[in-house]
Amino acid sequence: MKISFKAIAQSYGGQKLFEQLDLSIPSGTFFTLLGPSGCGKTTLLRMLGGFVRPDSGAILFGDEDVTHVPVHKRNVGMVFQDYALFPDRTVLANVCYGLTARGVPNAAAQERALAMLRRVGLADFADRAPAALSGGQRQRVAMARALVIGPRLLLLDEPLSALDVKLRVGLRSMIRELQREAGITTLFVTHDQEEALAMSDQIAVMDRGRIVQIGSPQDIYSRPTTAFAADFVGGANLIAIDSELPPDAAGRRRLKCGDAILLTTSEEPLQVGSQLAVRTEDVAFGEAVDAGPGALPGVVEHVEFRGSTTGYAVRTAVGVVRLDARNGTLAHGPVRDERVMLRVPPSARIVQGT
Ligand SMILES: Nc1ncnc2c1ncn2[C@@H]1O[C@H](COP(=O)(O)OP(=O)(O)OP(=O)(O)O)[C@@H](O)[C@H]1O
Repeated sequence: MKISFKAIAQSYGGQKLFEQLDLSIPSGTFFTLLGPSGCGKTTLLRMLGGFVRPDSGAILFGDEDVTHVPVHKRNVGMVFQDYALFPDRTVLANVCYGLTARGVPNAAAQERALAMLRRVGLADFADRAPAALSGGQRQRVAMARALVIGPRLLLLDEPLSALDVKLRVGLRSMIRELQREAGITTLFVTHDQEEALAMSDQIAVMDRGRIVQIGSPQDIYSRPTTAFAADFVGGANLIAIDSELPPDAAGRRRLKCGDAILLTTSEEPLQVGSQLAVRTEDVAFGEAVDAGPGALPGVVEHVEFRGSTTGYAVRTAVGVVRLDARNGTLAHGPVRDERVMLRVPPSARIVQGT
């Protein structure tokens, strides 16, 4: 089922959070709202759940306007960061709850709940209290409880944030599998870019109540359109652009950035405040004789060994440029205070200010 936000406006204490916000979530997709704390993602999720009513605008489930439909009539499954399980009921009773509340007879409810618990690998824990489960197990119960009712829409509000890193990685593939099996439209809210990239069909990057870019994880990562998206998702060097020069013989655009001339294949127009965004893993060390378009001389300011990669911060005429080099690809990496020549590849993107 397709979900639409239409011209949503919302203010808190005279402060506008959303102004004419439009957003469509295609049917069956795993759709993520990604943004820093306070950008409004939880508020949008809560509007779909029916916990927050927008000041104006409409929310549509398919063609049905649900803006004024109460929570319990929306048939939405929800999973929260803090699990929100009933502590005084067994795991099985927790999963049965939504079914019996909808009038499914006890025996049938128990059968469906057990099948769902089996699916999440917790059938043997059916008679336990939630307190006797680990955080990851509780979150699997919460998923089972949300899905067993066959909801029209699944809402996931930072469901992995309270778990440690290893558990999170395991659970995110399980959540994705369950979502695919059910074919259910899902809205996932997170501030964790790695989680968003790993799990989503589509990501909407949010900044202060606005959606700044929507696309597949690959799109958002490889072709950010704003400095905010480039930096928030994956981290990027942002280099100020002074002016554009005529293209080189290969048709690549040449940009004057301080004393350097950098190349880009990006087709974005140059505007006031445009910057060149280049991923830290795309910058490389070149030879001193490489001076010319794409080259950026500098001095190594900081070296950080990180296991599979080493991070460098290099002071250049256009500011500090960070780069991540895979260990093993450099015979011996540069050291602090060494003069180096950086290569900025033409895959660098022109991005607009915020
Ligand atoms: N009921 C409310 N009353 C007053 N202000 C609110 C209310 N709900 C949200 N806000 C404000 O709206 C803004 C967006 O909040 P929201 O919880 O949607 O952000 P978020 O992106 O989900 O952040 P977080 O990741 O911290 O939850 C914040 O500045 C918040 O203080």
